[in-house]
Amino acid sequence: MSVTVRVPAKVNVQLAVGAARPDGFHDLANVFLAVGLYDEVTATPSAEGLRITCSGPDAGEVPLDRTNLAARAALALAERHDRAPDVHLHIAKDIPVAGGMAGGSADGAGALVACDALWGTGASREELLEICAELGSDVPFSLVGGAALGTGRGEKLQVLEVGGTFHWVFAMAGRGLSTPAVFREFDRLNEGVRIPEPVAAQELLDALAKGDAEALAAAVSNDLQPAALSLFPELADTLAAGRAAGALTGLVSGSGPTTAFLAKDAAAATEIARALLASGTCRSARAAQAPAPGATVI
Ligand SMILES: C[C@](O)(CO)[C@H](O)COP(=O)(O)OP(=O)(O)OC[C@H]1O[C@@H](n2ccc(N)nc2=O)[C@H](O)[C@@H]1O
Ligand SMILES: Nc1ncnc2c1ncn2[C@@H]1O[C@H](COP(=O)(O)OP(=O)(O)OP(=O)(O)O)[C@@H](O)[C@H]1O
Repeated sequence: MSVTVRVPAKVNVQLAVGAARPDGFHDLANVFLAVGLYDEVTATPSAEGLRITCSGPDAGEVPLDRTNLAARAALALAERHDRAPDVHLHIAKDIPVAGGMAGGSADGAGALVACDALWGTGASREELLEICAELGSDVPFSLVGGAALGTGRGEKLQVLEVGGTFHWVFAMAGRGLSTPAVFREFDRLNEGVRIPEPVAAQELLDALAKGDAEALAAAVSNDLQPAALSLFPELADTLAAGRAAGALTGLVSGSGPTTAFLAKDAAAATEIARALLASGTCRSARAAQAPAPGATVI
């Protein structure tokens, strides 16, 4: 008996970042959109305690010890329900590692849902969301999917309406970026600057609700983009190549270094992906549609 859960990647269509808080985190107005690139987490009973394996092109970069977010999710659920974490979790990884698309967070949410189903824990949605928030700021959204506004450090979610399908292209970079390092660079670049309270832009929420790609393109923003570009200047070339290929807009996805391009339709997305790859400014380029559903047992 085994349970497989499919979990989407995310792009942040708005990432407004406030000043650093005393606990080191930053308050956000984080508009998440789940996109159709997925990891799959399979949970199978194990006689040898908790075991993690991973497959896929980036598998070598994924830790297989108890620091893996999937392992931490299984341990957290087992502890709360007073049972042994005797489970083999296999991660079939398609989301880029350290790419700013919440790959590790997806695996945490996926493992939680898979273990809950395998063990018959019967945890409520509230309890699952509470464990997700303990695991990381992006993990609750990986569970929920669709589109949502995240406030606090991004973990307090309000579901958003999406009125159509958006066509995206993602350009994967040759190396990763560390999320804490990008937030530290944000702090360094903003030293001495008064940072306003982060708020979601109404035009952006309206564009999502209408399913209007051009209006969404005009409204996207990412306050971490200057910090990501400062640490990884070559990303400017990737952004220029995607825009030259006809993207409505291009931006860094979350803390980067994946770059995201919005296309007017599926045919334009295919052409942008082809042109990005041919430009030599990225490792790979993939088209994906949004919104995608959250963690789902398949
Ligand atoms: C950049 C985003 O991906 C946008 O969705 C998220 O804000 C990051 O979410 P995440 O990877 O789940 O991050 P966490 O594991 O919670 O935190 C990693 C580190 O990122 C920084 N961090 C994260 C979230 C936040 N609101 N403020 C922060 O300053 C902190 O240094 C923290 O130690
Ligand atoms: N299941 C996992 N998959 C990938 N990385 C993991 C996982 N668990 C822990 N990690 C560690 O977390 C680091 C960041 O990986 P991840 O792929 O989650 O980054 P990210 O997509 O940039 O995250 P986010 O967009 O949420 O900031 C990796 O370098 C790795 O050391």
